[in-house]
Amino acid sequence: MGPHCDSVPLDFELPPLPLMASSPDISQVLLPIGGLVGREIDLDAFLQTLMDRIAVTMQADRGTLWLLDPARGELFSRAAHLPEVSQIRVKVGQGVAGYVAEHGEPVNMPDARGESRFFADIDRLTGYRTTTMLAVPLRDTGGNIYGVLQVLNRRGGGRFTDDDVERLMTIAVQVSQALQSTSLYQELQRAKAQPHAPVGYFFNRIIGESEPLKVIYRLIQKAAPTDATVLLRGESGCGKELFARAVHVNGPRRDKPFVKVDCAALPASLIENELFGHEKGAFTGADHRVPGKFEAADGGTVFIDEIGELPLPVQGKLLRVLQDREFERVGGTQTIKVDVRIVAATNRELVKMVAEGKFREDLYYRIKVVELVLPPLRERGGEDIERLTSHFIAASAKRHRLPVPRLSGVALERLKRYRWPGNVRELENCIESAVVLCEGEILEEHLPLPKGVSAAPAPVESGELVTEGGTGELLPLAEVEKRHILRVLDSVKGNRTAASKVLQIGRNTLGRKLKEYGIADEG
Ligand SMILES: Nc1ncnc2c1ncn2[C@@H]1O[C@H](COP(=O)(O)OP(=O)(O)OP(=O)(O)O)[C@@H](O)[C@H]1O
Repeated sequence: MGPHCDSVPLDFELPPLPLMASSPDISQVLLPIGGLVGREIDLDAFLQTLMDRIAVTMQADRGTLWLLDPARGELFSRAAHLPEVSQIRVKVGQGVAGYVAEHGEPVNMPDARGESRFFADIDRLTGYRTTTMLAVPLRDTGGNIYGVLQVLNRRGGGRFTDDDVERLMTIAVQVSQALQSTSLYQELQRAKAQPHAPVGYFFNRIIGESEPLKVIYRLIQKAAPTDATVLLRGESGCGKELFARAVHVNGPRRDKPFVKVDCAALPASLIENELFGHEKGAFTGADHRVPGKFEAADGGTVFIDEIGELPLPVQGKLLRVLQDREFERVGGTQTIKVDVRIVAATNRELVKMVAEGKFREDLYYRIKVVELVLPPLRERGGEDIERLTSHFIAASAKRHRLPVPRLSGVALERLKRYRWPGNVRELENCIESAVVLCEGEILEEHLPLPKGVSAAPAPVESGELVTEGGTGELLPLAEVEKRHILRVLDSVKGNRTAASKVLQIGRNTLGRKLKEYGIADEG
């Protein structure tokens, strides 16, 4: 699971498990689940908790939930202890889970070594060693099999007993009821109606259920399975990279690399090298041939962040990649062919840049085949802010090994009213700081937000106008911004990460602005 999924948001905090001896009480595990599903916030976190609970109840080392992708006749794993991208797929009929999905009967495998149905490739893929396994089918209310519930390696040695089989069957009935009210099940049903749509979309690291976000999810579901170039637009910190990854992992290239190139973080002179690599001797100090990101991503996706920063000559080279899927390394003559999908992001007005001659028009039209405009956080409504807040509270508490604090009603209201110019990144930083500073409860005073925040645009703090020292001349906004940024950077001794936190803008945005001011990049 991704980094966001290894923690359970506040709302999912389950009552502590009773210590279980030989006969665990299933109701203790599953009763709380029904109530949780209706409030599904982060499905991955929910499934992870569910599977952890089942593993503990069954005295197993781990549990896996397999779901059936009817379009492909495959099972795909959810909530296994695996990184998100390494989702495993097996054909129906393949391995123990595949057998259970095909025949609809439980399998109790006492020893992996003597079991012909055991599919050892999965262990090879995960590096895990399976000894014993118990798997039962998941059926919906119509009796149709839509998945398999599986537990591995009974604790304390020995095989799973007949009682265990009964117990897991009972659990499967309850899990099935619970899952049928989740979006995951609805997705499986939709896939049945449209047999060519792949299922198993991963949006669960992305938190948010508001309407503007649902529009984006739908567009990604349509665009991801194709090879279309996607342009993500949106303010800094609103999740462009997260959505770019969603495009990748929901498409056919999901098992291939996702390679990011951040144009704002690189000096213009290095961007070409970074993307296309160079030949030995291409420039002083180029003593080896170095492949670029396009070669590294072959078969996968290249995510070009802050594409508006791309120098004009490199724009031409990128256009050729988009048109003909080929390029030459810097200093090279050999034409290299690549098979990559391109996803780009920007928080600049590319149309304006085209009008100003700073961005090639032909490239602009090539990259915006599918254009996704991500909503700023303030347009996503209070409920999304609340969901994200719960998630970040739990994640920060875990990261800093602190107890999960409560959030006061007044503090929550304040968070909902604030305008979030730095979007989700700003909220994330704000919550992390509050979690570290509070004692048990996050109160309004712990939130590092400007005072007097209201639904209206942030008020000017003091009545004074910013003027040119000495002359009293009023300064243009850009100049005020520049001076403020440089002052902040100075106060944190040039540390850009710290400065971007204080300024509540993305590090990329800061890098871009500094570049505009003619300040060279670090390192
Ligand atoms: N919907 C979301 N759910 C959970 N986390 C989110 C969401 N959106 C953004 N984040 C988190 O907010 C932070 C900023 O997101 P990200 O880097 O994707 O933004 P960005 O738009 O690419 O920013 P920039 O333009 O400054 O590069 C990351 O830590 C990301 O994980």
